[in-house]
Amino acid sequence: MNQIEQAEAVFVIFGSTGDLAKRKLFPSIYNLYRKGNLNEHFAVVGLGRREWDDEKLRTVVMESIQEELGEQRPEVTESFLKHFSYLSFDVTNKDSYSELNDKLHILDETFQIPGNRIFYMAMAPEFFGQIAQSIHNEGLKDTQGWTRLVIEKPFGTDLQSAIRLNDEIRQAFSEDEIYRIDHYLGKEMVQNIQVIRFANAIFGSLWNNRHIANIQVTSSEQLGVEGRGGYYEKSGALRDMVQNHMLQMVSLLAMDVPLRLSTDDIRSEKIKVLRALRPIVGESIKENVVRGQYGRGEINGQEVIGYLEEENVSDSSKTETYVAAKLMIDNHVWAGVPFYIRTGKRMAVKSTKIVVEFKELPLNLYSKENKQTGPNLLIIHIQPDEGMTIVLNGKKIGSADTTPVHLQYRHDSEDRFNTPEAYERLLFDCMMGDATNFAHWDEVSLSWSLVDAISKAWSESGEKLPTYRAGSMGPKEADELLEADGFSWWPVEEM
Ligand SMILES: NC(=O)C1=CN([C@@H]2O[C@H](COP(=O)(O)OP(=O)(O)OC[C@H]3O[C@@H](n4cnc5c(N)ncnc54)[C@H](OP(=O)(O)O)[C@@H]3O)[C@@H](O)[C@H]2O)C=CC1
Ligand SMILES: O=C1O[C@H](COP(=O)(O)O)[C@@H](O)[C@H](O)[C@H]1O
Repeated sequence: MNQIEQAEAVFVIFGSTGDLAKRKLFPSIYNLYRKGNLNEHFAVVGLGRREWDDEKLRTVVMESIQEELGEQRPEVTESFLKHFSYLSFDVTNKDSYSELNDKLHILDETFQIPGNRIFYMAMAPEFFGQIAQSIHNEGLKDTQGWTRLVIEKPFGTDLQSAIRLNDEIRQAFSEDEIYRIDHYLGKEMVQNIQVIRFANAIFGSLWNNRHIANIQVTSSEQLGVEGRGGYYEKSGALRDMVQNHMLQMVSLLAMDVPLRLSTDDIRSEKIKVLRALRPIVGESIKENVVRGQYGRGEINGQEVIGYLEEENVSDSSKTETYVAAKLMIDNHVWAGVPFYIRTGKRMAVKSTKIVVEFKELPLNLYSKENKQTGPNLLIIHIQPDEGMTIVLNGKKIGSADTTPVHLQYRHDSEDRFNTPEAYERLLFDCMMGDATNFAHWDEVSLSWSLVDAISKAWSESGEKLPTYRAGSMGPKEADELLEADGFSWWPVEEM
Protein backbone atom coordinates (compact mmCIF):
# COMPACT_ATOMS: atom_id res chain seq x y z
CA MET A 1 0.00 0.00 0.00
CA ASN A 2 1.46 3.39 -0.90
CA GLN A 3 1.37 6.45 1.40
CA ILE A 4 -1.67 8.04 -0.19
CA GLU A 5 -3.68 4.82 -0.06
CA GLN A 6 -3.08 4.77 3.68
CA ALA A 7 -4.80 8.14 3.79
CA GLU A 8 -8.09 6.91 2.31
CA ALA A 9 -10.58 7.76 5.05
CA VAL A 10 -13.79 9.49 6.02
CA PHE A 11 -13.23 12.62 8.12
CA VAL A 12 -16.05 13.17 10.56
CA ILE A 13 -15.95 16.76 11.80
CA PHE A 14 -17.90 17.38 15.01
CA GLY A 15 -18.40 21.15 15.01
CA SER A 16 -18.20 21.70 11.24
CA THR A 17 -20.32 24.86 11.44
CA GLY A 18 -17.82 26.50 13.83
CA ASP A 19 -14.86 28.83 13.55
CA LEU A 20 -12.03 26.28 13.68
CA ALA A 21 -13.49 24.17 10.88
CA LYS A 22 -13.92 27.20 8.67
CA ARG A 23 -10.58 28.87 9.33
CA LYS A 24 -8.28 25.87 9.66
CA LEU A 25 -9.74 22.49 8.81
CA PHE A 26 -11.43 23.05 5.44
CA PRO A 27 -8.49 24.94 3.92
CA SER A 28 -6.09 22.26 5.25
CA ILE A 29 -8.07 19.42 3.71
CA TYR A 30 -8.20 21.38 0.47
CA ASN A 31 -4.42 21.86 0.47
CA LEU A 32 -3.88 18.15 1.07
CA TYR A 33 -6.10 17.40 -1.93
CA ARG A 34 -4.58 20.07 -4.16
CA LYS A 35 -1.06 18.83 -3.44
CA GLY A 36 -2.02 15.21 -4.15
CA ASN A 37 -1.75 14.07 -0.54
CA LEU A 38 -5.36 12.94 -0.71
CA ASN A 39 -6.62 10.93 -3.67
CA GLU A 40 -10.28 10.62 -4.70
CA HIS A 41 -10.98 8.00 -2.00
CA PHE A 42 -11.92 10.30 0.83
CA ALA A 43 -15.04 11.95 2.21
CA VAL A 44 -15.82 14.60 4.81
CA VAL A 45 -18.99 14.58 6.90
CA GLY A 46 -19.70 17.87 8.61
CA LEU A 47 -21.81 17.79 11.77
CA GLY A 48 -23.54 20.53 13.75
CA ARG A 49 -26.99 21.28 15.10
CA ARG A 50 -27.71 23.88 12.44
CA GLU A 51 -30.19 22.93 9.76
CA TRP A 52 -27.67 23.06 6.96
CA ASP A 53 -27.61 20.74 3.94
CA ASP A 54 -24.78 19.51 1.69
CA GLU A 55 -25.04 22.60 -0.52
CA LYS A 56 -24.74 25.00 2.41
CA LEU A 57 -21.71 23.19 3.82
CA ARG A 58 -20.05 23.17 0.39
CA THR A 59 -20.63 26.91 0.04
CA VAL A 60 -19.02 27.53 3.43
CA VAL A 61 -16.08 25.29 2.50
CA MET A 62 -15.59 27.17 -0.77
CA GLU A 63 -15.76 30.55 1.00
CA SER A 64 -13.26 29.39 3.58
CA ILE A 65 -10.80 28.31 0.87
CA GLN A 66 -11.19 31.65 -0.85
CA GLU A 67 -10.84 33.68 2.35
CA GLU A 68 -7.94 31.75 3.87
CA LEU A 69 -5.99 30.76 0.79
CA GLY A 70 -7.17 33.26 -1.81
CA GLU A 71 -7.86 30.35 -4.19
CA GLN A 72 -10.15 30.93 -7.19
CA ARG A 73 -9.96 27.68 -9.11
CA PRO A 74 -13.55 26.58 -9.73
CA GLU A 75 -12.70 23.31 -11.49
CA VAL A 76 -10.55 22.06 -8.59
CA THR A 77 -12.94 23.20 -5.93
CA GLU A 78 -15.88 21.53 -7.68
CA SER A 79 -14.26 18.09 -7.80
CA PHE A 80 -13.11 18.66 -4.23
CA LEU A 81 -16.45 19.83 -2.87
CA LYS A 82 -18.36 16.76 -4.00
CA HIS A 83 -16.54 14.84 -1.22
CA PHE A 84 -18.33 16.95 1.43
CA SER A 85 -21.71 16.23 2.95
CA TYR A 86 -23.57 17.51 5.99
CA LEU A 87 -25.63 15.91 8.71
CA SER A 88 -27.63 17.93 11.18
CA PHE A 89 -26.59 16.32 14.42
CA ASP A 90 -26.88 16.86 18.15
CA VAL A 91 -24.00 15.13 19.89
CA THR A 92 -26.10 14.68 23.03
CA ASN A 93 -28.75 12.70 21.14
CA LYS A 94 -27.97 8.96 21.01
CA ASP A 95 -30.17 8.34 17.96
CA SER A 96 -28.07 10.68 15.83
CA TYR A 97 -25.13 8.27 15.99
CA SER A 98 -26.88 5.38 14.21
CA GLU A 99 -27.89 7.79 11.46
CA LEU A 100 -24.25 8.85 11.22
CA ASN A 101 -23.13 5.23 11.12
CA ASP A 102 -25.43 4.53 8.15
CA LYS A 103 -24.05 7.58 6.40
CA LEU A 104 -20.47 6.43 6.93
CA HIS A 105 -21.20 3.07 5.31
CA ILE A 106 -22.76 4.81 2.31
CA LEU A 107 -19.71 7.10 1.98
CA ASP A 108 -17.36 4.11 2.21
CA GLU A 109 -19.15 2.60 -0.75
CA THR A 110 -19.53 5.79 -2.79
CA PHE A 111 -15.88 6.76 -2.52
CA GLN A 112 -14.46 3.23 -2.13
CA ILE A 113 -12.99 3.88 1.28
CA PRO A 114 -11.78 0.85 3.24
CA GLY A 115 -13.59 1.78 6.48
CA ASN A 116 -10.89 4.16 7.83
CA ARG A 117 -12.30 6.95 9.98
CA ILE A 118 -10.94 10.11 11.55
CA PHE A 119 -13.24 11.60 14.18
CA TYR A 120 -12.24 15.24 14.65
CA MET A 121 -13.56 17.03 17.74
CA ALA A 122 -13.79 20.67 16.71
CA MET A 123 -16.16 21.45 19.56
CA ALA A 124 -16.18 22.71 23.10
CA PRO A 125 -14.20 20.30 25.33
CA GLU A 126 -17.12 19.46 27.61
CA PHE A 127 -18.51 17.27 24.79
CA PHE A 128 -15.33 15.28 24.05
CA GLY A 129 -15.90 12.46 26.55
CA GLN A 130 -19.54 11.98 25.64
CA ILE A 131 -18.84 11.93 21.89
CA ALA A 132 -15.98 9.43 22.23
CA GLN A 133 -18.14 7.08 24.28
CA SER A 134 -21.11 7.35 21.91
CA ILE A 135 -18.85 6.63 18.91
CA HIS A 136 -17.78 3.46 20.68
CA ASN A 137 -21.13 2.41 22.11
CA GLU A 138 -23.10 3.03 18.93
CA GLY A 139 -20.74 0.88 16.85
CA LEU A 140 -19.04 3.61 14.80
CA LYS A 141 -15.69 2.01 15.50
CA ASP A 142 -16.81 -1.39 14.23
CA THR A 143 -15.24 -1.15 10.82
CA GLN A 144 -12.73 -3.05 8.68
CA GLY A 145 -10.34 -0.12 8.71
CA TRP A 146 -8.63 1.99 11.38
CA THR A 147 -10.32 4.62 13.56
CA ARG A 148 -8.60 7.68 15.07
CA LEU A 149 -9.80 10.42 17.37
CA VAL A 150 -8.42 13.95 17.02
CA ILE A 151 -8.91 16.13 20.08
CA GLU A 152 -8.59 19.90 20.05
CA LYS A 153 -7.20 21.91 22.91
CA PRO A 154 -7.82 22.66 25.70
CA PHE A 155 -7.38 19.12 27.01
CA GLY A 156 -9.04 19.84 30.35
CA THR A 157 -8.79 23.00 32.40
CA ASP A 158 -6.58 21.53 35.12
CA LEU A 159 -5.04 18.17 35.97
CA GLN A 160 -8.19 16.80 37.56
CA SER A 161 -10.47 17.63 34.65
CA ALA A 162 -7.83 16.38 32.20
CA ILE A 163 -7.67 13.03 34.03
CA ARG A 164 -11.45 12.79 33.94
CA LEU A 165 -11.54 13.55 30.24
CA ASN A 166 -8.73 11.14 29.51
CA ASP A 167 -10.47 8.35 31.41
CA GLU A 168 -13.64 8.97 29.41
CA ILE A 169 -11.99 8.88 26.01
CA ARG A 170 -9.74 5.96 26.97
CA GLN A 171 -12.85 3.85 27.59
CA ALA A 172 -13.55 4.22 23.89
CA PHE A 173 -10.16 4.70 22.19
CA SER A 174 -6.70 3.32 22.96
CA GLU A 175 -3.80 5.74 23.49
CA ASP A 176 -2.42 5.00 20.03
CA GLU A 177 -5.76 5.94 18.44
CA ILE A 178 -5.83 9.34 20.19
CA TYR A 179 -4.27 12.40 18.53
CA ARG A 180 -4.17 15.40 20.91
CA ILE A 181 -3.57 18.48 18.79
CA ASP A 182 -0.98 21.07 19.72
CA HIS A 183 -0.77 23.16 16.58
CA TYR A 184 2.71 24.44 17.51
CA LEU A 185 3.97 20.91 16.86
CA GLY A 186 2.80 21.31 13.27
CA LYS A 187 4.86 24.46 12.68
CA GLU A 188 7.72 24.08 10.23
CA MET A 189 10.44 25.47 12.49
CA VAL A 190 9.20 23.72 15.62
CA GLN A 191 9.61 20.48 13.69
CA ASN A 192 13.04 21.73 12.62
CA ILE A 193 14.30 21.91 16.23
CA GLN A 194 15.07 18.19 16.17
CA VAL A 195 16.92 18.41 12.87
CA ILE A 196 18.99 21.40 13.98
CA ARG A 197 19.88 19.61 17.20
CA PHE A 198 20.36 16.03 16.09
CA ALA A 199 21.77 16.41 12.58
CA ASN A 200 24.52 18.95 13.30
CA ALA A 201 27.74 18.01 15.02
CA ILE A 202 28.40 21.59 16.15
CA PHE A 203 25.18 21.72 18.15
CA GLY A 204 25.14 18.08 19.22
CA SER A 205 28.34 18.53 21.18
CA LEU A 206 27.51 21.96 22.63
CA TRP A 207 23.91 21.25 23.71
CA ASN A 208 24.35 21.06 27.48
CA ASN A 209 25.09 23.03 30.64
CA ARG A 210 28.81 23.21 29.95
CA HIS A 211 28.25 25.41 26.93
CA ILE A 212 24.79 26.97 27.14
CA ALA A 213 24.16 29.90 29.49
CA ASN A 214 20.38 30.12 29.07
CA ILE A 215 17.61 29.48 26.57
CA GLN A 216 14.81 31.98 25.89
CA VAL A 217 11.49 31.08 24.28
CA THR A 218 9.20 33.97 23.34
CA SER A 219 5.76 33.77 21.78
CA SER A 220 4.30 37.25 21.60
CA GLU A 221 1.10 38.29 19.88
CA GLN A 222 -0.22 41.67 18.80
CA LEU A 223 -3.79 40.43 18.89
CA GLY A 224 -5.93 40.83 21.98
CA VAL A 225 -8.59 38.32 22.99
CA GLU A 226 -10.54 38.90 19.74
CA GLY A 227 -14.06 38.20 20.95
CA ARG A 228 -12.94 35.12 22.91
CA GLY A 229 -13.23 36.90 26.26
CA GLY A 230 -15.61 34.27 27.65
CA TYR A 231 -13.12 31.46 27.04
CA TYR A 232 -10.05 33.51 27.94
CA GLU A 233 -11.40 34.67 31.30
CA LYS A 234 -11.34 31.04 32.46
CA SER A 235 -8.08 30.27 30.78
CA GLY A 236 -5.56 33.10 30.84
CA ALA A 237 -2.11 32.91 29.22
CA LEU A 238 -0.89 30.21 31.60
CA ARG A 239 -3.47 27.62 30.52
CA ASP A 240 -3.92 28.95 26.99
CA MET A 241 -0.25 29.00 25.93
CA VAL A 242 2.15 27.81 28.66
CA GLN A 243 0.54 24.48 29.55
CA ASN A 244 0.75 23.35 25.94
CA HIS A 245 2.73 25.24 23.31
CA MET A 246 5.45 26.76 25.49
CA LEU A 247 6.18 23.57 27.43
CA GLN A 248 6.18 21.54 24.23
CA MET A 249 8.87 23.82 22.80
CA VAL A 250 10.90 23.56 26.02
CA SER A 251 10.74 19.78 25.96
CA LEU A 252 11.85 19.65 22.32
CA LEU A 253 14.78 21.92 23.18
CA ALA A 254 15.84 20.01 26.28
CA MET A 255 15.12 16.39 25.34
CA ASP A 256 18.00 13.97 25.14
CA VAL A 257 18.94 12.39 21.80
CA PRO A 258 16.30 9.71 21.17
CA LEU A 259 17.44 6.19 20.29
CA ARG A 260 15.57 6.42 16.99
CA LEU A 261 13.35 8.99 15.32
CA SER A 262 10.27 6.97 16.23
CA THR A 263 7.15 8.32 17.92
CA ASP A 264 7.75 6.32 21.10
CA ASP A 265 11.44 7.18 21.39
CA ILE A 266 10.88 10.90 20.86
CA ARG A 267 7.90 11.08 23.17
CA SER A 268 9.70 9.18 25.89
CA GLU A 269 12.61 11.68 25.83
CA LYS A 270 10.20 14.64 25.95
CA ILE A 271 8.37 13.11 28.88
CA LYS A 272 11.67 12.76 30.78
CA VAL A 273 12.22 16.51 30.43
CA LEU A 274 8.78 17.31 31.82
CA ARG A 275 9.43 14.94 34.71
CA ALA A 276 12.70 16.71 35.45
CA LEU A 277 11.14 20.19 35.48
CA ARG A 278 11.62 21.66 38.92
CA PRO A 279 8.14 22.18 40.44
CA ILE A 280 7.33 25.84 40.98
CA VAL A 281 5.42 25.97 44.24
CA GLY A 282 4.92 28.17 47.32
CA GLU A 283 7.33 31.08 47.63
CA SER A 284 9.23 30.07 44.49
CA ILE A 285 6.24 31.12 42.38
CA LYS A 286 6.89 34.79 43.11
CA GLU A 287 10.58 34.38 42.36
CA ASN A 288 10.14 32.46 39.11
CA VAL A 289 6.89 33.47 37.47
CA VAL A 290 5.64 36.88 36.37
CA ARG A 291 2.10 37.55 35.20
CA GLY A 292 0.63 40.66 33.65
CA GLN A 293 -2.50 42.08 32.08
CA TYR A 294 -2.56 44.52 29.17
CA GLY A 295 -3.91 47.99 29.62
CA ARG A 296 -4.72 50.48 26.88
CA GLY A 297 -2.04 51.30 24.36
CA GLU A 298 -1.15 51.39 20.71
CA ILE A 299 -0.58 48.61 18.20
CA ASN A 300 0.84 49.62 14.80
CA GLY A 301 -0.14 53.22 15.46
CA GLN A 302 -3.77 52.37 16.35
CA GLU A 303 -5.14 52.94 19.84
CA VAL A 304 -6.43 49.76 21.45
CA ILE A 305 -8.48 49.13 24.58
CA GLY A 306 -7.21 47.43 27.71
CA TYR A 307 -8.14 43.86 28.67
CA LEU A 308 -10.67 44.98 31.30
CA GLU A 309 -12.64 46.81 28.59
CA GLU A 310 -12.87 43.77 26.28
CA GLU A 311 -16.23 42.10 25.63
CA ASN A 312 -17.19 39.33 28.09
CA VAL A 313 -14.39 40.29 30.48
CA SER A 314 -15.15 41.23 34.07
CA ASP A 315 -14.05 44.79 34.93
CA SER A 316 -12.30 43.42 38.01
CA SER A 317 -10.75 40.46 36.16
CA LYS A 318 -7.45 39.13 37.42
CA THR A 319 -6.89 36.97 34.36
CA GLU A 320 -3.33 37.16 33.12
CA THR A 321 -2.75 37.98 29.47
CA TYR A 322 1.02 37.65 29.88
CA VAL A 323 3.28 35.12 31.59
CA ALA A 324 7.04 34.96 31.89
CA ALA A 325 8.75 32.20 33.83
CA LYS A 326 12.12 30.78 34.68
CA LEU A 327 12.13 27.00 34.39
CA MET A 328 14.89 24.77 35.72
CA ILE A 329 15.43 21.22 34.55
CA ASP A 330 16.94 19.13 37.28
CA ASN A 331 18.94 16.60 35.33
CA HIS A 332 22.59 16.03 34.55
CA VAL A 333 22.53 17.84 31.22
CA TRP A 334 20.65 21.00 32.22
CA ALA A 335 21.39 21.60 35.89
CA GLY A 336 22.08 25.32 36.32
CA VAL A 337 20.70 26.45 32.93
CA PRO A 338 17.57 28.61 33.11
CA PHE A 339 14.96 28.21 30.39
CA TYR A 340 13.10 31.53 30.27
CA ILE A 341 9.71 31.56 28.60
CA ARG A 342 7.36 34.46 27.91
CA THR A 343 4.08 34.79 26.09
CA GLY A 344 1.46 37.47 25.94
CA LYS A 345 -1.27 39.19 24.01
CA ARG A 346 -1.21 42.80 22.76
CA MET A 347 2.55 42.93 22.72
CA ALA A 348 4.74 45.03 20.44
CA VAL A 349 5.22 42.35 17.79
CA LYS A 350 3.90 39.03 16.61
CA SER A 351 6.90 36.80 17.06
CA THR A 352 7.77 33.30 18.15
CA LYS A 353 11.51 32.89 18.59
CA ILE A 354 13.95 30.73 20.48
CA VAL A 355 17.29 32.19 21.48
CA VAL A 356 20.01 29.85 22.70
CA GLU A 357 22.69 31.90 24.44
CA PHE A 358 26.05 30.15 24.65
CA LYS A 359 28.50 30.68 27.48
CA GLU A 360 31.35 33.10 26.88
CA LEU A 361 34.92 31.87 26.54
CA PRO A 362 36.69 31.56 29.91
CA LEU A 363 39.23 34.06 28.57
CA ASN A 364 38.35 36.27 25.63
CA LEU A 365 41.42 38.19 24.47
CA TYR A 366 39.30 40.67 22.54
CA SER A 367 36.97 41.66 25.35
CA LYS A 368 40.04 42.10 27.54
CA GLU A 369 41.08 44.76 25.06
CA ASN A 370 37.64 46.38 25.29
CA LYS A 371 36.63 45.24 21.83
CA GLN A 372 32.93 44.74 21.22
CA THR A 373 32.16 41.03 21.67
CA GLY A 374 29.06 39.22 22.80
CA PRO A 375 27.94 35.68 23.46
CA ASN A 376 27.32 33.37 20.52
CA LEU A 377 23.62 32.90 19.84
CA LEU A 378 21.55 30.44 17.92
CA ILE A 379 18.21 32.01 17.05
CA ILE A 380 15.42 29.78 15.77
CA HIS A 381 12.79 31.91 14.04
CA ILE A 382 9.47 30.09 14.30
CA GLN A 383 7.06 32.79 13.03
CA PRO A 384 6.18 34.99 11.25
CA ASP A 385 9.59 34.62 9.62
CA GLU A 386 11.09 31.15 9.52
CA GLY A 387 14.73 30.22 9.64
CA MET A 388 17.76 30.41 11.86
CA THR A 389 20.53 32.83 12.68
CA ILE A 390 23.88 32.13 14.25
CA VAL A 391 25.49 35.15 15.87
CA LEU A 392 29.29 35.07 16.02
CA ASN A 393 32.02 37.62 16.69
CA GLY A 394 34.04 38.66 13.66
CA LYS A 395 36.49 41.29 12.58
CA LYS A 396 35.14 44.56 11.26
CA ILE A 397 36.32 44.72 7.68
CA GLY A 398 39.17 47.17 7.23
CA SER A 399 39.51 47.85 10.95
CA ALA A 400 41.03 46.26 14.02
CA ASP A 401 37.65 46.29 15.76
CA THR A 402 35.39 43.31 16.28
CA THR A 403 31.73 43.17 15.35
CA PRO A 404 28.78 40.77 15.64
CA VAL A 405 28.33 38.70 12.50
CA HIS A 406 24.92 37.20 11.68
CA LEU A 407 24.84 34.01 9.62
CA GLN A 408 21.28 33.72 8.46
CA TYR A 409 19.04 31.26 6.75
CA ARG A 410 15.60 32.84 6.49
CA HIS A 411 12.47 32.55 4.43
CA ASP A 412 9.12 34.19 4.95
CA SER A 413 6.66 31.87 6.57
CA GLU A 414 3.73 30.56 4.62
CA ASP A 415 2.34 30.20 8.12
CA ARG A 416 2.17 33.92 8.69
CA PHE A 417 -1.04 34.06 10.62
CA ASN A 418 -1.17 30.53 11.91
CA THR A 419 -2.72 29.61 8.58
CA PRO A 420 -3.79 26.06 7.83
CA GLU A 421 -0.16 25.01 7.22
CA ALA A 422 0.35 23.57 10.70
CA TYR A 423 -3.06 21.91 10.68
CA GLU A 424 -2.40 20.51 7.23
CA ARG A 425 0.78 18.79 8.43
CA LEU A 426 -0.90 17.44 11.53
CA LEU A 427 -3.90 16.12 9.60
CA PHE A 428 -1.55 14.40 7.19
CA ASP A 429 0.39 12.83 10.07
CA CYS A 430 -2.85 11.62 11.58
CA MET A 431 -3.89 10.06 8.28
CA MET A 432 -0.51 8.30 8.17
CA GLY A 433 -0.86 7.10 11.75
CA ASP A 434 2.16 9.13 12.86
CA ALA A 435 1.52 10.53 16.34
CA THR A 436 5.00 12.01 16.91
CA ASN A 437 3.75 15.58 16.64
CA PHE A 438 0.78 15.11 18.93
CA ALA A 439 0.79 15.29 22.72
CA HIS A 440 0.91 12.03 24.65
CA TRP A 441 -1.21 11.80 27.78
CA ASP A 442 1.90 11.78 30.02
CA GLU A 443 3.02 15.10 28.52
CA VAL A 444 -0.42 16.61 29.06
CA SER A 445 -0.66 15.47 32.67
CA LEU A 446 2.88 16.53 33.61
CA SER A 447 2.30 19.98 32.09
CA TRP A 448 -0.92 20.39 34.03
CA SER A 449 0.87 19.49 37.27
CA LEU A 450 3.34 22.34 36.78
CA VAL A 451 0.69 24.84 35.76
CA ASP A 452 -1.90 23.91 38.40
CA ALA A 453 0.33 24.80 41.33
CA ILE A 454 0.91 28.25 39.87
CA SER A 455 -2.70 28.99 38.96
CA LYS A 456 -3.92 27.80 42.36
CA ALA A 457 -1.49 30.14 44.13
CA TRP A 458 -2.54 33.03 41.90
CA SER A 459 -6.23 32.43 42.46
CA GLU A 460 -5.68 32.45 46.24
CA SER A 461 -3.45 35.50 46.22
CA GLY A 462 -4.89 38.92 46.89
CA GLU A 463 -1.98 40.57 45.09
CA LYS A 464 -2.50 43.09 42.33
CA LEU A 465 -1.69 41.99 38.85
CA PRO A 466 1.07 44.00 37.13
CA THR A 467 -0.23 45.73 34.01
CA TYR A 468 1.65 46.45 30.82
CA ARG A 469 0.86 48.88 28.10
CA ALA A 470 -0.61 47.32 24.96
CA GLY A 471 2.12 47.50 22.33
CA SER A 472 4.96 46.96 24.81
CA MET A 473 6.95 43.79 25.47
CA GLY A 474 5.28 43.09 28.83
CA PRO A 475 5.69 44.21 32.45
CA LYS A 476 9.05 45.36 33.82
CA GLU A 477 8.95 42.48 36.33
CA ALA A 478 9.70 40.11 33.44
CA ASP A 479 12.93 42.00 32.74
CA GLU A 480 13.85 41.84 36.40
CA LEU A 481 13.39 38.06 36.34
CA LEU A 482 16.40 37.76 34.03
CA GLU A 483 18.37 40.66 35.48
CA ALA A 484 18.47 38.79 38.79
CA ASP A 485 20.52 36.11 37.00
CA GLY A 486 22.70 38.59 35.12
CA PHE A 487 20.85 38.08 31.80
CA SER A 488 18.37 40.04 29.73
CA TRP A 489 15.79 39.16 27.08
CA TRP A 490 17.26 39.20 23.61
CA PRO A 491 15.08 41.48 21.51
CA VAL A 492 12.78 39.50 19.24
CA GLU A 493 11.70 42.45 17.12
CA GLU A 494 14.68 43.01 14.88
CA MET A 495 16.71 39.81 15.23
N1 LIG B 1 -11.23 28.67 16.70
C1 LIG B 1 -9.92 28.52 16.87
O1 LIG B 1 -9.08 29.19 16.28
C2 LIG B 1 -9.43 27.46 17.80
C3 LIG B 1 -10.30 26.59 18.41
N2 LIG B 1 -9.80 25.60 19.21
C4 LIG B 1 -10.71 24.62 19.84
O2 LIG B 1 -11.53 24.03 18.85
C5 LIG B 1 -12.80 23.73 19.38
C6 LIG B 1 -13.87 24.42 18.53
O3 LIG B 1 -13.66 25.81 18.56
P1 LIG B 1 -14.47 26.81 17.62
O4 LIG B 1 -14.65 26.26 16.27
O5 LIG B 1 -13.80 28.12 17.76
O6 LIG B 1 -15.90 26.87 18.35
P2 LIG B 1 -17.27 27.44 17.78
O7 LIG B 1 -18.03 27.92 18.96
O8 LIG B 1 -17.06 28.36 16.64
O9 LIG B 1 -17.99 26.13 17.20
C7 LIG B 1 -18.59 25.17 18.03
C8 LIG B 1 -19.19 24.08 17.18
O10 LIG B 1 -19.82 23.13 18.03
C9 LIG B 1 -21.08 22.81 17.49
N3 LIG B 1 -21.97 22.35 18.57
C10 LIG B 1 -22.19 22.93 19.77
N4 LIG B 1 -23.05 22.19 20.49
C11 LIG B 1 -23.38 21.12 19.73
C12 LIG B 1 -24.21 19.99 19.94
N5 LIG B 1 -24.90 19.79 21.06
N6 LIG B 1 -24.30 19.07 18.96
C13 LIG B 1 -23.63 19.24 17.80
N7 LIG B 1 -22.81 20.28 17.55
C14 LIG B 1 -22.70 21.22 18.51
C15 LIG B 1 -21.53 24.09 16.84
O11 LIG B 1 -22.46 23.79 15.85
P3 LIG B 1 -23.98 24.28 15.90
O12 LIG B 1 -23.98 25.65 16.46
O13 LIG B 1 -24.41 24.19 14.46
O14 LIG B 1 -24.65 23.27 16.75
C16 LIG B 1 -20.24 24.57 16.21
O15 LIG B 1 -20.03 23.92 14.97
C17 LIG B 1 -12.75 24.20 20.84
O16 LIG B 1 -12.35 23.10 21.62
C18 LIG B 1 -11.66 25.26 20.84
O17 LIG B 1 -11.06 25.38 22.10
C19 LIG B 1 -8.45 25.45 19.42
C20 LIG B 1 -7.55 26.30 18.85
C21 LIG B 1 -7.94 27.39 18.01
O1 LIG C 1 -3.60 28.06 20.90
C1 LIG C 1 -3.59 29.26 20.79
O2 LIG C 1 -2.69 29.83 19.97
C2 LIG C 1 -2.90 31.12 19.44
C3 LIG C 1 -1.56 31.58 18.92
O3 LIG C 1 -1.17 30.74 17.88
P1 LIG C 1 -0.12 31.23 16.81
O4 LIG C 1 0.09 30.05 15.94
O5 LIG C 1 -0.72 32.41 16.10
O6 LIG C 1 1.10 31.65 17.55
C4 LIG C 1 -3.44 32.08 20.48
O7 LIG C 1 -3.80 33.27 19.85
C5 LIG C 1 -4.65 31.47 21.13
O8 LIG C 1 -5.07 32.33 22.18
C6 LIG C 1 -4.34 30.13 21.69
O9 LIG C 1 -5.56 29.50 22.10
